[in-house]
Amino acid sequence: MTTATQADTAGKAAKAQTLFDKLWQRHLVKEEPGGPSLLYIDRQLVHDVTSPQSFEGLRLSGRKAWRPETVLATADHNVPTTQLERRSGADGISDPLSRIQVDQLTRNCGDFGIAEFGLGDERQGIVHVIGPEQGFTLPGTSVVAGDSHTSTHGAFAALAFGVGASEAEHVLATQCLALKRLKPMLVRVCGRLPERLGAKDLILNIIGHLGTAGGTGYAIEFAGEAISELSMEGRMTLCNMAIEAGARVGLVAVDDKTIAYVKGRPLAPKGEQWKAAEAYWRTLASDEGAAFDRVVEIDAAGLRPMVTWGTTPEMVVPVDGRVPDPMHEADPVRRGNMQTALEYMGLKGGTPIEQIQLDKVFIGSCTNSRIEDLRVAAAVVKGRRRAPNIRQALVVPGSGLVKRQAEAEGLHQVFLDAGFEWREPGCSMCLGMNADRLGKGERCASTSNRNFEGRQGAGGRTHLVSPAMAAAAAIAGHFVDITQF
Ligand SMILES: CC(C)[C@H](C(=O)O)[C@@H](O)C(=O)O
Ligand code: SF4
Repeated sequence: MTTATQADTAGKAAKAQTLFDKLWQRHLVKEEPGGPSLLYIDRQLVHDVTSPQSFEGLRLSGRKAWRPETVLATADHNVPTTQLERRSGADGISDPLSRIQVDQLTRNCGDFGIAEFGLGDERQGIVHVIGPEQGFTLPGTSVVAGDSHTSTHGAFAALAFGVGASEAEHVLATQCLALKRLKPMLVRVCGRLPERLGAKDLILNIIGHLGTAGGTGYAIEFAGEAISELSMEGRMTLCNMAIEAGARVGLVAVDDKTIAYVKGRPLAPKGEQWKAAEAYWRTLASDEGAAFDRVVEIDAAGLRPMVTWGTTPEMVVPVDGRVPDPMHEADPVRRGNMQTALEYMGLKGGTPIEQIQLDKVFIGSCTNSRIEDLRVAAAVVKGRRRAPNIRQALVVPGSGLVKRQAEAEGLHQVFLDAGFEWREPGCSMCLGMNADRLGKGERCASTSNRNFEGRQGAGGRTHLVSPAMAAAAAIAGHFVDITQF
C-alpha cells in the first residue's frame, strides 16, 4: 500500500509537464533520441514571399498538398497600401517582382486547392493577424508558416513557429516536420504594467534583458500576473517578438480570455465540438512544479516605456534614458557593435532619447496593427496634430476586418484629422519590400519588430516603440514619455 502510494506520488511528480511539453508530446509522431523528432503539423499559413519555392518543389516532384484544407494563404508583404493602387488588384502593383509574387500566390493556391484571402477580399491582411482573427489558429494546434514571426500564434497556446521554404513544402506534402526538441524557458512577469505601458514595452524590456540570442534553442512561455492582465492582442505582440530574442516559439497558457477570443470565430469549432475543444484547451497550461530549463523573473511594476536606439531590438533603453556611450562599454566587441550601430543611426552616445527628432512614423505590422493597438494610438492622437517635422505618419491596419472595425469606431477619422494617412492592410513599412519605405537617412518611430540596417528601406533608421509612443512621437515630433503625455 505504502509502496503504491509512493509510486503514485513519484509518478505524479514525474508527470508535471510544461505547456511546451504537453504540446510537443501531443504532436510527436516519432521520437529520435538525440536527433530531430518527427512532429505532426495541424495547420500551415502561407504568404506571397516564401511560398513560390515550396509550391515549385511540389510541382517538380509531382506531389499534391496532402490536406489542403489545413492551409490558409494571404498576400501581405508585397501588397500596396493606397486605395488607388489596390483598386486594380495585383495589376496595380508597379514593382514587377512584387506583382509576380502576388499573382503567383493566387495561381499556386488555385492549382493546389488552397484557400486564399487575396487582394479585394476583406479578410486579407498580415498572415499573423488573419490566422487568429479567423479562428484558424486554435489552442493546442501546431502551426507553421514560412515566416519567422509565426511565434505570434503561441499566444493561443499553439505550438507555432517559422519554417524554411523546403520545410514548408514538406509539411504541405506530408503534414509532418523533423524538428529538434526545444528547451522550455519560463519568463515570469509579476506585478502589473504601469499605466500607458503595453505588451510592446514589456517585450522590448525582456529582449533588452535576454539579448537577441538569449532565447536560442528555447520555447519561451510567458506567465505571471502581467501576462494574465494582457489582452489576446497584447499576448500576440509579446509572442510575435519571442523570435527577436532568438526563441522560435513563444507561448501563453489558455485562460478565459483565450476562450472568449476564439469563440464564434468563423473557423472555430461549434456546438458539441466546441465543448470538447474547450475542455481540452483548458488543460493547456504548465503544471504546478513543472521543470523549465531556464527561469527569468521580471517585475512589471518598475518598467518604463522603451525605445530602441540601435540596429537590433536588444539595443533598447527607457524613453527617459540616453543613447548609451560606447566609451563606457568595457567589452571591445560590444563597443565596436555599438559604434557601428550609432554611426548607421546617426546618433551620438549620451543624447537624451527625448531629444531625438523624427521624420516618419509607422503604426502597423504583425506586432502592432490589431484593433487594440489602433485604439491606443487613436486615444493619444485625438484632437491633436502631427508635428510639422513629421513628413509622414502611416497607420496600416493588420487586416481588412481590423480596418472595418476601426472605421466603425471612427478611429480612421481621428487619424485623418490629425494629418496621419489611413491605409489598406499589409506589411507596409515594416520591411522595404513594397512602396512604403524610408528614404536614406530618414528616421522613423515604428511599431514593427525589426530594426536592422535597411529594414524599412536602404539607409532608413528605425526606432522600435509601442503604438502609444509612436502616436505621441508623431504629435511631438520627437520621443516623449507617454506616461506624462
Ligand atoms: C519575408 C519573411 C521570410 C520574413 C520573415 O520570415 O520574418 C518577413 O516576414 C520578416 O518579417 O522579415
Ligand atoms: S508585418 Fe513585418 S514582421 Fe510581420 S510578417 Fe510582415 S514583414 Fe514580417
